Amino acid sequence: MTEQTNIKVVVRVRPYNQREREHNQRCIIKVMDASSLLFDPDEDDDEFFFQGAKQQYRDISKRTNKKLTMEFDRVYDTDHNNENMFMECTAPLVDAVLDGYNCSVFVYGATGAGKTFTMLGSENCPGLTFLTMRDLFDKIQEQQETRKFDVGVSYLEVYNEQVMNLLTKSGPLKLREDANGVVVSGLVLTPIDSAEDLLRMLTLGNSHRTQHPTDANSESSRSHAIFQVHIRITDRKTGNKRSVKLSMIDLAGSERASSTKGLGMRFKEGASINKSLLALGNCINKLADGLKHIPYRDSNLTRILKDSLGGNCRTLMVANVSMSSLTYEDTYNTLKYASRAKKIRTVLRQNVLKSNMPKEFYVKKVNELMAEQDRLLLYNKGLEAKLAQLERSGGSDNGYDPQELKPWYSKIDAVYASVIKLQQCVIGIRSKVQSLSYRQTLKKDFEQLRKMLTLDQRLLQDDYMLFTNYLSALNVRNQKYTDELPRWRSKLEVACISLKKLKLEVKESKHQHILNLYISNKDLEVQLSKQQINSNHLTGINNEQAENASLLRKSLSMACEGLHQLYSRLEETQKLTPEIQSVYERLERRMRFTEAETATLTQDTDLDTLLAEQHEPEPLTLASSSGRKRKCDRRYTHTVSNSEFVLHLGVDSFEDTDSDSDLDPTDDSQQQMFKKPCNLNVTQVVPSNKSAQHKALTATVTKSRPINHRMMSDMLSDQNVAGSANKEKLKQAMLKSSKFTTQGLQRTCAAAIQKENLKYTTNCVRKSPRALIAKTLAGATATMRKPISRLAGTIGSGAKDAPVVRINRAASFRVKKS
Ligand SMILES: Nc1ncnc2c1ncn2[C@@H]1O[C@H](COP(=O)(O)OP(=O)(O)OP(=O)(O)O)[C@@H](O)[C@H]1O
Repeated sequence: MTEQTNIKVVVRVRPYNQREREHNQRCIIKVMDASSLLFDPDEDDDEFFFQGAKQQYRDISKRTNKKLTMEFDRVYDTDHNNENMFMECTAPLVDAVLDGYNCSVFVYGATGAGKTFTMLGSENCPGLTFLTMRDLFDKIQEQQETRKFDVGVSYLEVYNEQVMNLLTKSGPLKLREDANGVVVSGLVLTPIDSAEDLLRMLTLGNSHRTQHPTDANSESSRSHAIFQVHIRITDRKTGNKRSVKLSMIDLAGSERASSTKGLGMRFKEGASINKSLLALGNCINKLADGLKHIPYRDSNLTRILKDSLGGNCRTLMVANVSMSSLTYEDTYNTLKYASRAKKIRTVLRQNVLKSNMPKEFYVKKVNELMAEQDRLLLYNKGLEAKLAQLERSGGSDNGYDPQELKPWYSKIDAVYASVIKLQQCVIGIRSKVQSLSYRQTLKKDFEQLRKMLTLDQRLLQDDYMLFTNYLSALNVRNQKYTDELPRWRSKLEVACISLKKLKLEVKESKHQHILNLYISNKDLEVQLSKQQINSNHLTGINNEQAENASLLRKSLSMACEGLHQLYSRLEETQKLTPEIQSVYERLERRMRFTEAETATLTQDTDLDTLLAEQHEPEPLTLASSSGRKRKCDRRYTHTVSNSEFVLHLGVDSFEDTDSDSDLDPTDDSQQQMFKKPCNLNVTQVVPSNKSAQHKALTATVTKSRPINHRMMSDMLSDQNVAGSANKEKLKQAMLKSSKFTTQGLQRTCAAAIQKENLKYTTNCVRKSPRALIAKTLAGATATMRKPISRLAGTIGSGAKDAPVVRINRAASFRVKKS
């Protein structure tokens, strides 16, 4: 059972095309399981050689791979076809449409990523539109007796913000708003009676679509195509009418303008495409956040789709990507767009995993599964209680006769027992296959290392025999399970069909209310058992990994010890060659503590922030120095705690480590997080004239919160303040400032200084804090010693003989190079 959300996001990875195969490129997407992928994984084929032998580890001078694990509702690897996607993604939408929900399917991605292939397909492999429509017509036929359906279609194109009718090749059409929402002026629906009619319409419309060749695709679609089926459903019995809409939207390519090498018209085209995609993304994000105001009016695309997004509309977004590194940026952007669209996560999935995943992935999965299992158990208990209550009041209140229900219960129990058992077999077998393959991979990896190490050729051969025997035994077992799998799968399918039939019978029965509850309970049992197997599977893999890691750790530490002794001996006897020295140094470098490891700390910080956000909506009260209570909002509290963090660590905890250039400039939250000052990594002597100082001041001290944290941290650094007592005093003074604005800081510093020099009055501090600081510092007061005068330089002293030096920020900031 999945949590119901109206937006479902799936990713489809397409295989390499001719161009990609010809280039020296690598695979940047590894599909890990049915719902997650690893973007930019480590390269398997990244070779370097040691003493003529190929090593398994890659060159350390290379850029670190992102290795981002991303989760979606579903991830389709290259071996899935349109039919699979239809079954899982759009067939349920057809049912929803006939139940009265508007539904929309979007395909999103860079040019050539496979959007049109997914949506329209080819003659031999029809796309989602055709398959979905055929299913829709089949279901309409089935329901003709009870309901009447009037079906009409429209096929629109939004090109450069102009709306054209693809069926009549006319336009541009105007959009206007009336009581029913946004209406396309002059649009007449074309009635259709069959899926074949519809296919004809699609072909006609496609022939009118705006296409231009780009570098990435010779038949690139440069417009958004919106195919909509409008259905009016009339209940033959009651005469009730209802109108619904199914929209299939093939969006234009989302690539960066530079990648299409567009100039003139093409550039305008690209800009317009990006504008509307951005508007669509914003609408989807806001809907996912449950916000009230949705900016539909930002583009014609979102205006037309107003009633096909949000509300009671079910939305499916298919993000198409290529697995080739040639499309690295576009793929990354598409995945980010898709994951932002999917802020509300569904949790429950059937996972049988592929091997070679990072350990954290398994740990995370196990935790997720366990949490989900707890939730299901709780829900199950609730249902059981409800059922018991219904049964108790059965005879009297609800007219249920427990005797009549008993045979139903036995029947349901029997069918479910068989489903659960078969499910255990199928998932269990798949788990076994995966685990065995994984073990093989680990063993092979280890054997490689052993081969490199062993000197005695005979021993090596003997061991190799043992190893190959072991591998072939694993292979035999693996094959046995693989062969078994189809048989159990078909048994499970049969059991599922019986279950479906049983559910239909229950629907017809007079006890359907109570029986449906019972069935929900049983469904949960199925899910729970599935969770249990998945959880066991993941724990098994995790243990295997831990065992292997321990073996590797022990071996590596012995190897390091031996190597070190050898190196020292060679050095002493002056037999150390430059080659050996270089290899030793490379190994040392590889084993150094890396920035990637530091990044995991940053992730923890993110998590902590998230946890804090979950907890404290209410304003907190802090005691001010005068004993008065002061209300402050969460931001304030955050500021204080984080500044302390900065104080203790003396590092730039607010800096992003990696991908700032990839950040979406439209994402406010990101901007807040990562806004940083420019030109701060240089030490300069600033000219002492006032305007130049002012510039220095604006460059150094901006109003952004993180910068002020840093500023405060800098102010309190050992360079500036000697002695912990002084540091503490100044820190306390600064913390009293509710906002660390430039002026606020000047004032609080001035006040701190004044405290030590009583000849300055409060008024004097308030009126001219800068001059006061300058004067005080020029006088080199007893308590705040020389280093603090640097502070005056930073803040912009006007005093003649005050040294004017900006703090060297390079020491404490890591500024991203663009
Ligand atoms: N899953 C897939 N399997 C096999 N071939 C595919 C797949 N997806 C796409 N292709 C092929 O890749 C090429 C480009 O695909 P397609 O035209 O669908 O891209 P697109 O995203 O619609 O591009 P544009 O936005 O430029 O129209 C086509 O030749 C198509 O046949």
